[in-house]
Amino acid sequence: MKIDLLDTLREKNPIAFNISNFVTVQDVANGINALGASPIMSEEQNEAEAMVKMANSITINLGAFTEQQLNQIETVMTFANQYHKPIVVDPVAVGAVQYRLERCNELLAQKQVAVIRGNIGEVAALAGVDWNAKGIDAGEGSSDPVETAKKLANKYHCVVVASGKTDIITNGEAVIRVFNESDLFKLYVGSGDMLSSTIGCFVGVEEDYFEAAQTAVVVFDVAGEVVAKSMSKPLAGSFGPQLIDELHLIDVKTVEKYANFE
Ligand SMILES: Nc1ncnc2c1ncn2[C@@H]1O[C@H](COP(=O)(O)OP(=O)(O)OP(=O)(O)O)[C@@H](O)[C@H]1O
Ligand SMILES: Cc1ncsc1CCO
Ligand SMILES: [Mg+2]
Repeated sequence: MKIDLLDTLREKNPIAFNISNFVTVQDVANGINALGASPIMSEEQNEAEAMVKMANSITINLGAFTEQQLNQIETVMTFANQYHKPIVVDPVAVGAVQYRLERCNELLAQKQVAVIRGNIGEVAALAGVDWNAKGIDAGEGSSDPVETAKKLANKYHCVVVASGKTDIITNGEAVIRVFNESDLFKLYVGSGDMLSSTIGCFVGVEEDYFEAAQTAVVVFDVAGEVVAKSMSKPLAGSFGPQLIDELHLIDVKTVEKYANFE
């Protein structure tokens, strides 16, 4: 695993164009800014081409889109493919809302993305695998998460990150599992969105998206684990800001020391 990519990210300070959702946009901007990227958000169709040309990567969060925003998302993805800029998609709640699943599958069928990052309920829905998702949460199911993630990666020829207690990263063949974790992630609603946008930062500096996604997951998970272990009162409300602080502080040595993957 290329943990050194964390230094590369900070040297390059990539412009990370994010189409976020209104719930977590500020955590995403502050989280990746603290990490060492330069976030920019936009919901305006008329500046889509300029945004894509300027950006090193695009992260598209489908957390709360309107019909108008969907048109902008489609335009942005078209330009991103045209200008060869990597796209990360976060398919929020596609396992729970049929409308979202259909729109997301349409986008993924028409455009090439670098990485899809969702919880296992979202990944299963896109892969067409049986699972009971619950709103924005993963929910429950008995299908094999690794086979499910691989199926989705092969369906859309991209890297898939299926997050959960164990995070699974696959390019459809090889699989890496990351075991770093904390229960506090589940209590802080911006965690998943921040993880997707962190992956967005790393694909902006590393052309091997499988490597980039691995580093992003390990850095993010170790940051959360380090914070949770250091808290005298491990509570949800203060976890978020401290996670942003740790994304600022974390270095390659710390990640190497605590990273737990195979
Ligand atoms: N059960 C769990 N125990 C520990 N860590 C978890 C657990 N589930 C998820 N995580 C961690 O939380 C982070 C976000 O992943 P998660 O699967 O919760 O995304 P999500 O469902 O999209 O979250 P969000 O509701 O914030 O959008 C990941 O870094 C993952 O490792
Ligand atoms: C709670 C919530 N609702 C739509 S998006 C979002 C944030 C998690 O993605
Ligand atoms: Mg989510």
